[in-house]
Amino acid sequence: MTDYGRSFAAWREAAGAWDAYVRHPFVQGLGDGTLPRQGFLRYLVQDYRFLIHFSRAWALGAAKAGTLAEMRACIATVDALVNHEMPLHIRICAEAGISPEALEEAPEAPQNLAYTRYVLEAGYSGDFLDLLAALAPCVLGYGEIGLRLSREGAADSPYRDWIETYAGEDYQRACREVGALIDAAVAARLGRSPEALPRWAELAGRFATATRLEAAFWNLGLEE
Ligand SMILES: Cc1ncc(CO)c(N)n1
Repeated sequence: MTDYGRSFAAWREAAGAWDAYVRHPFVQGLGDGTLPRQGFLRYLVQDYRFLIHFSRAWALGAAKAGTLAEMRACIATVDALVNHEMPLHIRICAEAGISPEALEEAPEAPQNLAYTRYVLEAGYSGDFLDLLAALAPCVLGYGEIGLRLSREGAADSPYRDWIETYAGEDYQRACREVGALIDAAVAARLGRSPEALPRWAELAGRFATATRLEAAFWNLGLEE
């Protein structure tokens, strides 16, 4: 199993929709290669817009951070998203004839609006932990999916490029760092035994809601 820290392990276990997210039919289709290309591209165009808001949310994390170490971790994630993950989207879309301009102009789908604004709102109205709990399923779920599909997916899936981006060492290291950031941020604010606190249940609730929104996001790539 992937080890992205203790908070993630507990929140993941408590999130009812975790399997619906990481074993969604869209994900299975990426792994076995049966996902129609059009659906994948529809997802990718929306995901480009998603990543813009997601990067804003991590930048908000830098503003909400309590220490220089927390600030650095947030900024490293913004860098990974903006400079490493988004170029993949731009390249795959360009290869499929979708220009950077078309990516910029694509209207945002309701699932995308719901998810990204939920995460940003968690950061605006909550504190650093609220924001991290809402961000965690996105980062770490893709890490888990990437690793599983890399091992179990079809060797000739046309989505190998996508899979290996998330299974790759750069992304996996980022996941371990985010997991460690969350555990350290929780310990600094809630102490060594946070599980019994009402605050812990709130954070687990944020994680579970973001997980449901992730599962709904995949549907963008399946609807006609
Ligand atoms: C919807 C979504 N969640 C997570 C990631 C991983 O960064 C992504 N690219 N898109």
